[in-house]
Amino acid sequence: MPAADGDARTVRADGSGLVGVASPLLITAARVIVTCPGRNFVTLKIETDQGVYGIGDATLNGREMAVVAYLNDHVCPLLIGRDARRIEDTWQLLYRGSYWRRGPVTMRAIAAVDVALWDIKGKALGAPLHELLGGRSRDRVMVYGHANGADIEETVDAVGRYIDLGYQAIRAQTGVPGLTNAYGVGRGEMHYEPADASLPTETVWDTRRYLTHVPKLFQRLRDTYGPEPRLLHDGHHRMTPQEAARLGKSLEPYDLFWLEDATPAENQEAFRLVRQHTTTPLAVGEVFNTIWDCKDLIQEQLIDYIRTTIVGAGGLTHLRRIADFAAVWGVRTGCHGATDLSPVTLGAAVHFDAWVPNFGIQEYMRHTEATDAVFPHDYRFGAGFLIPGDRPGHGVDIDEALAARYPYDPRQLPIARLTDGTLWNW
Ligand SMILES: O=C(O)[C@@H](O)[C@@H](O)[C@H](O)[C@H](O)CO
Ligand SMILES: [Mg+2]
Repeated sequence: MPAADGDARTVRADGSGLVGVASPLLITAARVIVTCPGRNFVTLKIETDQGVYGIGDATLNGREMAVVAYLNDHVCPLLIGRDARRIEDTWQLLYRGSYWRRGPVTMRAIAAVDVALWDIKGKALGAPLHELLGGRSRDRVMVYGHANGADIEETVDAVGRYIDLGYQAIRAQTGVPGLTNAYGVGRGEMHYEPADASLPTETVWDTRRYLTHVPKLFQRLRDTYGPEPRLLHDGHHRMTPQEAARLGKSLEPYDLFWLEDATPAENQEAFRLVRQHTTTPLAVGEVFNTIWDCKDLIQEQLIDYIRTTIVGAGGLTHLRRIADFAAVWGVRTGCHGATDLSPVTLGAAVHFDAWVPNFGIQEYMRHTEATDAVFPHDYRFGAGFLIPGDRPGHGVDIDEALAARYPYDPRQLPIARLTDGTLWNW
């Protein structure tokens, strides 16, 4: 009697054919792969008894090996023998079951498992992730790139190059006179990798100079390119609430798409002061890892965009919850997408972005060719947008043989000190 179509026994190499999986899909292996094609990435690969596998990103820039140990010693042993179809139960097991909840290491480990299981489910059902989430709300996903320069002129030129590439939204960061390496001013055109040394590079910061300089940049950008381009800026946690309010107010004439991380958001209430003084849209969240980090910011409408990510906030399972909560309060998504989030996260994010009804924008810092070779993927860039593929799952894979050629290379993020030596927010 031939197996009925869709029966688990009719599994094909890519996992398709398991439509309406009737039988368990048992996890047989969960392996952590560390690779460094120019920068470090941590990937989890989960394999099942029917040949379907999935991969998830667990990269935590500058603290990668903490997540590797958490996965290898405390998570992977729990997964063997579990039914890969039970994504929610696995998420709850890893979140509630650890007792010690939240935090960037824990939530990145959970995210890697979660995304790998969603990838398996998509492959098993022969469906791309955006179909599993509820189908496309848009055919393409608007992205923004990073334009930067050592001074205003260089930054203005860099923004022009992104416009020529078809970007409709561009983040602009510029050097500050008197400061050597201001945040966001990378070395090179398309790739900005801040984790640049095995021990933290020390930088010097002076908010007062910065506050008087940044408005001049956006004045020049509007004078040069007019009102159309969507311009963004990242304050990178460096201002006090009062300083953030001052900058937001001074940037109002230049109609920014958003001012990001204007002030550290551990104290969510700090944004009440900023919000009182400026209508410049505010974005926060790349360092958050659960809904609890942003619940007040969202329900008090203290922000306009939530930047939490699939890798940083416990995977698709939890990010969906944050996005749905944000939608209740008119807050839109603006997922973080720097180069230290691997193509696995970007691939899953493009599916999420294609579905999420309260979509805002997706950050897109291009990965290097070496990284893209290690992580073949089917998302595509075109004229300022990313387009998700339709391969089952999230559409990203890992070339393990190539990955093995790039061993881990310890790197840390810089630190910042104020001119009087005070350790500050980088
Ligand atoms: O918005 C951004 O892209 C930045 O805040 C990041 O590049 C951040 O500096 C890095 O992800 C830190 O690893
Ligand atoms: Mg940022």
